Amino acid sequence: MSTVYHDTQIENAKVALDAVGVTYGSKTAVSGVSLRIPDRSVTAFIGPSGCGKSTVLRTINRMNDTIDIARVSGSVKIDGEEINSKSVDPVVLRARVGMVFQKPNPFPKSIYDNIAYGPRIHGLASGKSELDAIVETSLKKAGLWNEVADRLDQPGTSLSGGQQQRLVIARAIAVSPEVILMDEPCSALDPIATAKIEELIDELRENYCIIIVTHSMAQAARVSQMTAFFHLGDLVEYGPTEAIFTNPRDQRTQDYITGRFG
Ligand SMILES: Nc1ncnc2c1ncn2[C@@H]1O[C@H](COP(=O)(O)OP(=O)(O)OP(=O)(O)O)[C@@H](O)[C@H]1O
Repeated sequence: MSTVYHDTQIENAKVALDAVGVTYGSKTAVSGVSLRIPDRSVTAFIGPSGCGKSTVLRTINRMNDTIDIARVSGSVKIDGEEINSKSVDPVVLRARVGMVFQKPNPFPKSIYDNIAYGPRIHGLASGKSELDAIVETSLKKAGLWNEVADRLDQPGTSLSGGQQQRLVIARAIAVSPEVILMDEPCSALDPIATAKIEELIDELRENYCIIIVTHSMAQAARVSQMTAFFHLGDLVEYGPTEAIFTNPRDQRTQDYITGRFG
């Protein structure tokens, strides 16, 4: 089924998907997904449960490689470079394309080491003071520094759920990503922690390309500039968030945003 695009010129897309399909064993989860995702903005993936939002998100940092039965076809480019090519190291790719999951997943390490881990393995700091600076900057960018500056040696798991999610975002930031993928990052959080993460997403978009999967249409409307609506493994409609929510062109989008299904 062809996608309805609003009249949007996206020049120099940060992320470009062309005819992307994913199967799990003999089951096709998504097919024919083509999308141009702009830099320095938030793009929301919305749609009913099981429509393939997370599957498409995972094609952008090759997380489907970690699922034995998953097969990805089509092309995914970041800055024009094919990420599925054999010459791309998925570990390096996943530093460029960070990911935040539904449940905060700090490492069983101190707050400091949660952030320092990535820069250490990628050799991004030449000494202790440089590493300290990366840890501080990353925590500041994630809006967590003031809350943890005096307890960096305590376990990451000792923080509240919302703080843990900001810790995980700081961990992603610490390796200087270009793209940050967020798979329902607020679904385990209370409204206050959710509001903080949404504020943070709004700040981060100045510097990163952010793609967020969300079940909450209100959240998509609040945080994103572009929205892609998926249904039964198809990308149905893609365009500026305001246009998708006020003037959807496909009946399925209209039905979903007015709460008729999903
Ligand atoms: N690891 C997997 N193994 C087998 N099938 C999978 C796997 N992950 C997803 N699927 C299937 O692929 C389809 C799309 O799933 P996906 O999780 O991408 O949808 P979603 O829109 O993100 O759903 P939700 O909103 O419920 O998280 C579903 O039918 C799902 O059952």
